[in-house]
Amino acid sequence: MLTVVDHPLLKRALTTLRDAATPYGEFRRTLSDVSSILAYEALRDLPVTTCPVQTPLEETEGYLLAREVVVVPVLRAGLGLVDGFVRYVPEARVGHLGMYRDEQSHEPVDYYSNVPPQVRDARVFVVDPMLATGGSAAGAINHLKRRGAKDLVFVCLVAAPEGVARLEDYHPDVPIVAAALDRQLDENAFIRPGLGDAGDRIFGTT
Ligand SMILES: O=P(O)(O)OC[C@H]1O[C@H](OP(=O)(O)OP(=O)(O)O)[C@H](O)[C@@H]1O
Ligand SMILES: O=c1cc[nH]c(=O)[nH]1
Ligand SMILES: [Mg+2]
Repeated sequence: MLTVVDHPLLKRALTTLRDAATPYGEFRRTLSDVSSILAYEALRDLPVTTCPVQTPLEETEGYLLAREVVVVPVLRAGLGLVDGFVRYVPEARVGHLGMYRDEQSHEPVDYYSNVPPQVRDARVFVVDPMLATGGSAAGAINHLKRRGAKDLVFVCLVAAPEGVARLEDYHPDVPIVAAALDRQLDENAFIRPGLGDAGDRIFGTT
């Protein structure tokens, strides 16, 4: 299921990110803000347990997160969405999956994996700004399922209809949270209107 988060601050920030004139330092800072809004929404239905808490006046009921949180950015660009999750859940573990898209086939190539064993019991948030063909997201989720993950959410900034369809086809059990659903992919499998190459825009590598 796809959820497109609707918030005026998110809309404004996404406009800054789309703007080709936004320099990479501002792009990175704005993406960090956006990651907080997306994390807030994606964490919304995390289960809680009750616990006693002593206020200065009396004891009352408090809450603890009932599920461990693991965030898994798909390198490189996924790193730009980690901030918000670890800001709200400082104890979250962070796994890393390295993947780049082959320029000809547009299929993902794996080059790195370091995933904590706690993915088995945790809610796992796979984060990557761009869901284009869906190959990288589907591959990342395959990898995490092979490592025992059962409770996964995919969080992105911009999704293409083609990527949403592929992810829903391959992993119908994984909800998708996005800031925007764009029009289509172009002949280079770039998202239109999109924001260009997210990794290059975050890290200033163009
Ligand atoms: O849905 P897909 O068609 O698989 O495309 C999306 C992938 O492409 C981008 O990564 P890229 O390959 O540019 O690597 P980078 O993050 O290192 O720039 C993006 O961050 C996703 O991982
Ligand atoms: O539009 C796109 C598609 C894939 N990867 C990106 O960074 N941008
Ligand atoms: Mg890139």
